[in-house]
Amino acid sequence: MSTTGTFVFQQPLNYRDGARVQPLDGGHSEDVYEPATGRVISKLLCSGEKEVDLAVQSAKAAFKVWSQLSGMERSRVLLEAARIIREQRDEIATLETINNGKSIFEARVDIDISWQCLEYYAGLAGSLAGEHIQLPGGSFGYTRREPLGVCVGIGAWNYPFQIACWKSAPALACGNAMVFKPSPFTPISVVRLAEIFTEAGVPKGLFNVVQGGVATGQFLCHHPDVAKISFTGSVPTGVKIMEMAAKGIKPVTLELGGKSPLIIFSDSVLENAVNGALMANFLTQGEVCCNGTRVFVQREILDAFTKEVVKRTQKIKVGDPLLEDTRMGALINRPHLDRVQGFIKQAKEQVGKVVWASECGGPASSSSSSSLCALLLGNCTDDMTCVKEEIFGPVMSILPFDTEEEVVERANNTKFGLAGGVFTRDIQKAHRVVAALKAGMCFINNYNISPVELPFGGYKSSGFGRENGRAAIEYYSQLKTVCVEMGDVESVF
Ligand SMILES: NC(=O)C1=CN([C@@H]2O[C@H](COP(=O)(O)OP(=O)(O)OC[C@H]3O[C@@H](n4cnc5c(N)ncnc54)[C@H](O)[C@@H]3O)[C@@H](O)[C@H]2O)C=CC1
Ligand SMILES: C[N+](C)(C)CCCC(=O)O
Repeated sequence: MSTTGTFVFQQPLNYRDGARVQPLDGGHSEDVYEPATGRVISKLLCSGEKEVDLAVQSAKAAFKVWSQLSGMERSRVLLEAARIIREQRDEIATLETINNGKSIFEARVDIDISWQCLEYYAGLAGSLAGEHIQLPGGSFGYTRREPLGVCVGIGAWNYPFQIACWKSAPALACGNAMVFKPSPFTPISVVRLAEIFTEAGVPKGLFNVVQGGVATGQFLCHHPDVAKISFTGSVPTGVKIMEMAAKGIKPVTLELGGKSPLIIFSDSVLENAVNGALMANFLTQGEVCCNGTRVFVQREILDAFTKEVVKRTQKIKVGDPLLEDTRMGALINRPHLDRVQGFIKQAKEQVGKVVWASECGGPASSSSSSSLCALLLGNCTDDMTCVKEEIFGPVMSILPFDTEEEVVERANNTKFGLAGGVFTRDIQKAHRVVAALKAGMCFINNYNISPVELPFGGYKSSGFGRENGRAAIEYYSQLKTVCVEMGDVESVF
């Protein structure tokens, strides 16, 4: 059995032209941590402008080859990559757990979703097509669905490998190349994905990885040979990405934060609703953008729901994320833990009553584990900070409500619009309520499952563009219209 505290990664973390490389310039180094122990497991060398340019040029060369292949040819390579990921599932999940802090149980699920995403887009690649349109006199037009070129992917730290797959799978299926920059907190697993793509047979340079933080991201976004930027991260960074993209007229996909509502009506199957609320709040220690952190519970079942959710939360096993029975590991790092604890402190002052909180975990010392137990806040009101701001930690706010009309209005009263959920046995009410929710990803009688066949993305400040499903194809391709004249040219001059 593996435990934390034993791994170090010494290989270079950039990937270019089919190999791991040290960056040519930049060179500013940052420590990479194992969240569960606070140990330094690697050194990250941030890429400078020259390295970013080399990565983009190498991707551009690979794009020339890859974009000429048929969809079926690309499909075969992507299927092989999916197969290798499936084969190496446990090893990749272990890397993810060590570098992110989430439980190994969950990391394996993330890796499964990752290879499923590649399989799904491999399946679509062969059927990407334009249309034929008849015009007068035997003339006609047709459309070609063409790739964009070199796409940039910039990722957050909560689902490092999965985010890279959600971006690269549709990008590559459409015939693009990609340069990916993971979060500097979680640089490890994405390099493995780059190696797998090479092993599967993509042209060298088709998927390159540059490591670094803000400056490296900016070099990527400003690069004139980059055709598109797909970003997952916070709202303030999303704004900056859009500004940079605007300068180069580059399309963007923005997957940003959220503060999603989960509405539990009194006619729900209570056990399902409780399970749904746990799924909506405590995956990856609560560091999930689409979490349903505002749990609205109809007053008739408030006590029964609260009692049950407390009981279940108390049983969550928090600890060493590499142990098989652990279900909640460590938050990403000490500053983030401090931030989450700041929200909790403020919430305790504002709410007056914490329904249940354990003081277990917590940082043993400043350099060690960032574990925190799940926390439930009852008696919450809409004006509290913990109800308005994204905490990105294991904190569920419970808000009583009385009527459908009232709850829909309160649920929508937020700048975010990533997700939402409804639990009820009344099918008309379920569909009526999700239709009224201003959110891109809605769940009825479940929460936070991730079928890759379904488009995922936000409304309002949670961003735009979609990942997964057929919809993502629109965001990684462009339409060329060809108008064909079969007769003589009549000029108006
Ligand atoms: N909607 C979605 O799918 C998801 C959204 N998120 C959101 O992400 C946030 C947490 O992730 P963080 O990594 O802390 O977000 P962040 O916005 O700080 O960083 C995200 C990425 O952007 C890069 N970056 C930062 N500043 C940049 C700049 N000026 N130019 C170019 N790149 C830059 C970072 O190095 C990192 O790779 C939360 O708000 C969460 O809600 C996280 C996961 C999924
Ligand atoms: C996989 N899922 C649905 C739990 C979260 C995906 C969005 C994210 O990256 O936070």
